[in-house]
Amino acid sequence: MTTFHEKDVGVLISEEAVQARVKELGAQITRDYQGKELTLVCVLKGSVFFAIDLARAIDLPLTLEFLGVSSYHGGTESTGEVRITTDVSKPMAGKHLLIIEDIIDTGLTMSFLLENLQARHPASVKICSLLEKPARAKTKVHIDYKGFVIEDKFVVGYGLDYGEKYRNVPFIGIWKHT
Ligand SMILES: O=P(O)(O)OC[C@H]1O[C@H](OP(=O)(O)OP(=O)(O)O)[C@H](O)[C@@H]1O
Ligand code: HPA
Repeated sequence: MTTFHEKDVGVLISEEAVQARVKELGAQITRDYQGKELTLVCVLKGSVFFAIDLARAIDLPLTLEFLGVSSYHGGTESTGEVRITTDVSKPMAGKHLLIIEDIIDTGLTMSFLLENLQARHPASVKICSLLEKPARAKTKVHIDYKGFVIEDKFVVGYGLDYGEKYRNVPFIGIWKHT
């Protein structure tokens, strides 16, 4: 059977490998945040698939917040200008925050987010990213929980888009046309 994305997207990391890694990260986060009130700050839109699967793999009474930022505006290159499109719904002061991202590429989005969230006086801020693409880093970001390190290719699927599409591809795929 053919799928809508077959001619555009090749498999980089299979659905099974993604799901297995998400479970490992969930177990690690469960151990590390014992006794703490954990808030997952899910960065819209790309991290939603990862964040929801990860939340289910964490055995703690966590809370979920959603923060929308955008800098790629549907293309394959960062504009370098990060904008908040939707803010979190509660004050972040005194909370243990874990920022959930699908990918850290240039690192510009995460640098912006760290600065923005730290200014709200949380108890702690850590970073969990499913993917890291170190070849394109423009600023160094320490990733506390990392799924996979990938090569310098534009990727789609499992939340990642090209032109707002392909987020619902169930694996991490390589966009064939760049
Ligand atoms: O490290 P960087 O080069 O800053 O890239 C990473 C960011 O780019 C993507 O978001 P995007 O701006 O495309 O918005 P989206 O999540 O709505 O797709 C991704 O979800 C990260 O938030
Ligand atoms: O490789 C990527 N794919 C989709 N969105 C992205 N945002 C930063 N890097 C990427």
